[in-house]
Amino acid sequence: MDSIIVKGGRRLEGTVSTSGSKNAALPILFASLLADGRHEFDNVPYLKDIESTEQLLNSLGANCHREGDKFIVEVRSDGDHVADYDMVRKMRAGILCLGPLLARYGEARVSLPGGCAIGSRPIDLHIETMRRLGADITSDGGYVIARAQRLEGGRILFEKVTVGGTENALMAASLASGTTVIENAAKEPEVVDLANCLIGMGAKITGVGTSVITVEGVETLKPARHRIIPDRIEAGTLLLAGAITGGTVTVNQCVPEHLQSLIDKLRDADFRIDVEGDAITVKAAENCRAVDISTAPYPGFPTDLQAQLMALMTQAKGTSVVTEGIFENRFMHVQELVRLGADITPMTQVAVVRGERGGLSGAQVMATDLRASACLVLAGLVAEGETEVSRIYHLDRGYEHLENKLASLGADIRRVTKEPQ
Ligand SMILES: CC(=O)N[C@H]1[C@@H](OP(=O)(O)OP(=O)(O)OC[C@H]2O[C@@H](n3ccc(=O)[nH]c3=O)[C@H](O)[C@@H]2O)O[C@H](CO)[C@@H](O)[C@@H]1O
Ligand SMILES: C=C(OP(=O)(O)O)C(=O)O
Repeated sequence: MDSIIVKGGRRLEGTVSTSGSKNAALPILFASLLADGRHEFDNVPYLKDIESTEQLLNSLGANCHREGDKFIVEVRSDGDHVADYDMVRKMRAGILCLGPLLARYGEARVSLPGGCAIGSRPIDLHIETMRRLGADITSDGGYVIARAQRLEGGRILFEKVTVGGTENALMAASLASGTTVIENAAKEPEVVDLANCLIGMGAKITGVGTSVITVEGVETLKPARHRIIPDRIEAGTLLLAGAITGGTVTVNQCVPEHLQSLIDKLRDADFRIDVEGDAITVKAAENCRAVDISTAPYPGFPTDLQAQLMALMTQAKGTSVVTEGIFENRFMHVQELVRLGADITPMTQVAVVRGERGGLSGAQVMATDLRASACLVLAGLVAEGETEVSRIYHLDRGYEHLENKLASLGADIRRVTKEPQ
């Protein structure tokens, strides 16, 4: 099992590029199930979650492979419609095949994904969506079974904003008969990227990026040719890595507009942020000021950057209140930050961080989920001495060798593989 060992104390300096977005690539790869033929995607990141998606798509009868920079998905008309437990348990986003399989084959049997470290993560809104589109839904042996001769357009009003729910709705409604109106839809850039990919495949979608999306169903779609947007969460993590070390770091090949809430917070914390084209530069603050954050659906502050911003706040002057507004259990990193010497009081969905520059010292810590892993690596960059972050497989789900990108900016960081005992 791999760990990351980081020695704190080096200022990061330089320029680093952003990879393709995990959370855009996952639904887009599943959308390929909506049309037979050869789909071509660019900027698909090299991640564990992408490998898991590849395995799931292959198990459904598709053929995924890379040809140079391109990610190819070949879809056959006689594909399977059963998404196995062993495939879905590795990656919660596996539920995103429900809409495409049902719309395409009239039947989907998808394993229930179960909870995960950051919360229970129910899929009731995905299921309700398919019902609203006319599907008959049952469950059996840990699987959700959905059937419909042909889905029919309808009105879907989400009681809470759901990224995956909106994505499943978009994919299913694209091949339904008639018009679907999705209200209280998610506005995340990854939802917009999926919709743009579907539009390129021939779907009729309007209102993308607003909270009301309208989909006119079509009979068939054609294979996709699409470039995945840059990963705003990876870009934000790299900016926060620069910020926490008091260095000057430019993150390029990103979309600055997607990171406005983070840029605003960093400016409030007294960092200088310059934006030029597709690049954002963070420059050392004399003193990092404590800021409060509250995570919310886009364009609010992303929950996927909460843990990394908390690492920065351990170095700030003053007290910061961090409120997690999306998931009920996304403070697993707090106890590990405390092991490094941070002064944090966690309460239900609120954590109070009393920052102090240089207050951390290296220790062995354990990653519990993807962004918690990134948070601990960032904390290790400023902790005195050596920090070992174990269970780094969580990190590999969503970052393309983060340690290499940080090392290219001057971090003293390496990956070690330990034999299981
Ligand atoms: C692969 C992917 O894109 N993952 C992202 C996606 O996850 P995901 O799509 O799973 O997150 P959602 O937006 O659906 O979840 C938002 C909230 O709705 C709840 N909910 C969701 C579905 C449902 O059927 N019932 C229900 O109650 C969730 O438990 C959560 O409290 O958006 C999250 C919120 O921005 C991000 O943190 C994840 O990185
Ligand atoms: C929570 C995340 O992903 P997933 O929804 O795939 O678990 C994430 O990317 O931070």
